[in-house]
Amino acid sequence: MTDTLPFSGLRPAPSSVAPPVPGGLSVTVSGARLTHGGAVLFSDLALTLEAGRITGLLGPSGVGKTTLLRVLAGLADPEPPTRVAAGDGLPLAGRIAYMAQQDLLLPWLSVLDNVLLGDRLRRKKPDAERLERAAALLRRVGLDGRERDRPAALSGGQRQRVALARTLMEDKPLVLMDEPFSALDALTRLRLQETAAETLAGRTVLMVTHDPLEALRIGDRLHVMTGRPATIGPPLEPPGHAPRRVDDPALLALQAELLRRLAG
Ligand SMILES: Nc1ncnc2c1ncn2[C@@H]1O[C@H](COP(=O)(O)OP(=O)(O)OP(=O)(O)O)[C@@H](O)[C@H]1O
Repeated sequence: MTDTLPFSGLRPAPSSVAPPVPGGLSVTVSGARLTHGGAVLFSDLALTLEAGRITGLLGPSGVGKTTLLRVLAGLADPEPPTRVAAGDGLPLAGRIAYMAQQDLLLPWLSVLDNVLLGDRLRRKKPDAERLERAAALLRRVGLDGRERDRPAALSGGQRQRVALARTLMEDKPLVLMDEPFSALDALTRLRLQETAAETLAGRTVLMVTHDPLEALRIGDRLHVMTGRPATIGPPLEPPGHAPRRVDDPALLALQAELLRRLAG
């Protein structure tokens, strides 16, 4: 397909991108413990997601990043004394949008209906405003004109973009994303990072990624998870606001630091 997405990664960050809004939802995981077949994946693990900020989580393959994301989403079975708590003291159920590593698109639904899947699951017929929002999100991820296609007619990267649009459509205060841009070519990846940073501004986000530069472009606080049982290191906070320039020298220096931390 021809991509018409704007890309400003080599120009100053657009002024329309507001700094993260305080007052969102903070979330804390503490005392997290999980074992698989007797092997302790992590024990007494703690992570705080600051309100209205994008937290990036990096770490070697198999260290337990997805498992921790699933603990936050309420999809895993951690052991005591694991605690996941929202800053406002209310349950997290119903307030989470989760974008898994697999796109999980329903093959019998059109692209547009996949983006609107949350409404369908809530047995809510989307009104004109929801339909327009879904169409607008598909435009933003570069898939206008593909609304009526079935997922089977899309490439892996296009399917991942539909999954991203569906996640953004959910409009939840806590957004959990597991390698959301992994299937994309380099330029589309940079464009979609900008779309995500702009659309997610003010939300509390945990994004798992293997790409240090991606984490630095759109993350506000970056943690590295290493070891078995896994531990999570102190946050690294890149300066400025997302989406940051790819050629920012400060980012390149921090990239080296992240790689050092990943190497243990
Ligand atoms: N349901 C399961 N049963 C047994 N072991 C599991 C299960 N799910 C995950 N694991 C194991 O737990 C470990 C952590 O898996 P996880 O998917 O959380 O890692 P990850 O850091 O997200 O890896 P990647 O970067 O490759 O996605 C791996 O060794 C994996 O094999």
